[in-house]
Amino acid sequence: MKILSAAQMSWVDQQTMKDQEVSSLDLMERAATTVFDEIKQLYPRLAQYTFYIFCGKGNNGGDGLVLARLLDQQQAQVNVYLVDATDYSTANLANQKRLSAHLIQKISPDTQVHIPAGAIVLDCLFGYGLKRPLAEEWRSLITGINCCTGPIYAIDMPSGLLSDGPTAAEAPVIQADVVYTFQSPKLGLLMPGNSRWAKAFRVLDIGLSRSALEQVDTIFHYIDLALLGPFYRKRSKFDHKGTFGHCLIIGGSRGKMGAVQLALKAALRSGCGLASAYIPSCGYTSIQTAVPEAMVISDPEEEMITQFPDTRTFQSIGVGIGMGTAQYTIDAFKVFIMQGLDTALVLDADALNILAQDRDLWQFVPKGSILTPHPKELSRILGTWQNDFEKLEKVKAFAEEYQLYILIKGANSAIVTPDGTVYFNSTGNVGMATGGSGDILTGILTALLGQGYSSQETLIMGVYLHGRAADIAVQTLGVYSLLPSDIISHLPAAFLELEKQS
Ligand SMILES: NC(=O)C1=CN([C@@H]2O[C@H](COP(=O)(O)OP(=O)(O)OC[C@H]3O[C@@H](n4cnc5c(N)ncnc54)[C@H](OP(=O)(O)O)[C@@H]3O)[C@@H](O)[C@H]2O)[C@@H](O)CC1
Ligand SMILES: Nc1ncnc2c1ncn2[C@@H]1O[C@H](COP(=O)(O)OP(=O)(O)O)[C@@H](O)[C@H]1O
Ligand SMILES: [K+]
Repeated sequence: MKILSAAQMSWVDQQTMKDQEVSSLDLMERAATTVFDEIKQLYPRLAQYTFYIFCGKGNNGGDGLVLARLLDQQQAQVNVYLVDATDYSTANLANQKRLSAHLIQKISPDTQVHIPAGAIVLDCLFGYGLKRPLAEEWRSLITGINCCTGPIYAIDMPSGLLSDGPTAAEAPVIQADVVYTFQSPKLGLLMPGNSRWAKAFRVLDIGLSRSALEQVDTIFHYIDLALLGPFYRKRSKFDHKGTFGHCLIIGGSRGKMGAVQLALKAALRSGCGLASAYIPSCGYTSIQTAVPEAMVISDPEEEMITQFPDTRTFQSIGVGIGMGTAQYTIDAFKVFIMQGLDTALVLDADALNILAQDRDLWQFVPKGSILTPHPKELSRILGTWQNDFEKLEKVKAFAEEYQLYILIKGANSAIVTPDGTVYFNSTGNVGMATGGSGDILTGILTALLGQGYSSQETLIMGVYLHGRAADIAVQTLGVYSLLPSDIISHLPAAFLELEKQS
């Protein structure tokens, strides 16, 4: 799914009116009705609820006015607060007239509101039409709304949040529990720094012109199952273990052998033909016992890796998890990386930490390699950033300079390719915030790369399935109790979904 900018949304909006011969009023009715349907599902007995609907002067406000009419028709208690203006959009004005006048109260940006307990707030002050940060005068209204005790649903965007650029941390912005955004996720909803304003979002299909959506060119994409379908490879009857690659996980140190175990299991659950580990010898028995399907080669040293194996017979190599940064390990890793390998690697954890300490090493990392840093590891590589948009630019520049694929891990993990394309993940949940989740991803990615998927395909598919397995798992286990190993045991269900739709 494409992620569109405000300008692109507006263009698609105009094209839709032409292609489908509908008016802006028709589109607004359609958009607001999709939100109404969502709300009705959440609150089937609408007549028992009170809604506070805050409307601006543009089309976002217009959506709110339609919603107010639809809710009023279902006997919900509706209070509409409309910002007083002289330049309402045409569709906004038309919908003011369609609503009983007694439901509307005019307010100004600095009105102080008090929302009673139990009321539901619909924020329709500004959508993607917000062009600049909100001025200070809006603070009292926005703060009053944010103080409500009930849920806040924002229409298209939380008001005050810019769709395509950074929003200052101290800006007045609605803190939405859920954002119902139309047709395409907006960049502002995907940035981790904006999470207090957009706690969750749902993309609602409002039937905008397919051909217009296809024509829009963007570097930003949102990964869904449909994106994986075209490159997912079905297996054929005569395939054998040699077809699916031999993947090698290099990592582990005393006390951190579990990382390798998790990665191996995840690799085996992700279709690799053969899986091996290279580890310090203290882990030999535990890995052989815990993962009988895997093979183990051990370093002469007990506690840490002191030399790297000959990797020429492996189709893919994942390096760094649980590896530690003992001087012997650092030295051995440097020798390994400086030999100038010609296969793309999956580099995580301590492999990244070692590289981050010596910028001269990056030139030796094989082009097309995959880096999977969590935020701390990323800052060790790139230094600091002012906001998520700047972070993204820094990652893009780095990915291009060294021709690498970089995964910015977190909620909505972002894959950045060497040509500057960005894919945001749509799966995953907070249950994954437990040490070990990343090790599993390394296993999945190494297995997919070894099966011949390109680095880009590997990342799109691996990151999606990793999160999807966790999403399926929390349906029965919940986010508090989810263990990284539960992600592995739910990988089959995630792969089955993909198999079914391909
Ligand atoms: N795309 C679709 O498919 C569909 C989209 N739809 C809906 O339309 C919404 C977009 O509507 P929109 O373009 O009218 O913009 P909106 O967000 O209401 O705000 C614009 C107003 O805000 C003002 N303004 C801007 N910045 C400001 C600031 N800092 N401080 C103060 N004022 C500021 C600006 O005034 P100006 O600056 O131009 O004077 C203008 O008057 C979209 O989010 C969705 O909800 C659906 O109805 C149908 C299908
Ligand atoms: N709140 C969250 N929502 C979605 N995914 C998450 C969340 N927290 C963590 N994850 C995912 O879990 C993984 C954690 O990786 P990492 O921090 O490297 O873990 P570890 O090194 O402990 O195994 C990443 O893939 C990340 O995207
Ligand atoms: K809004």
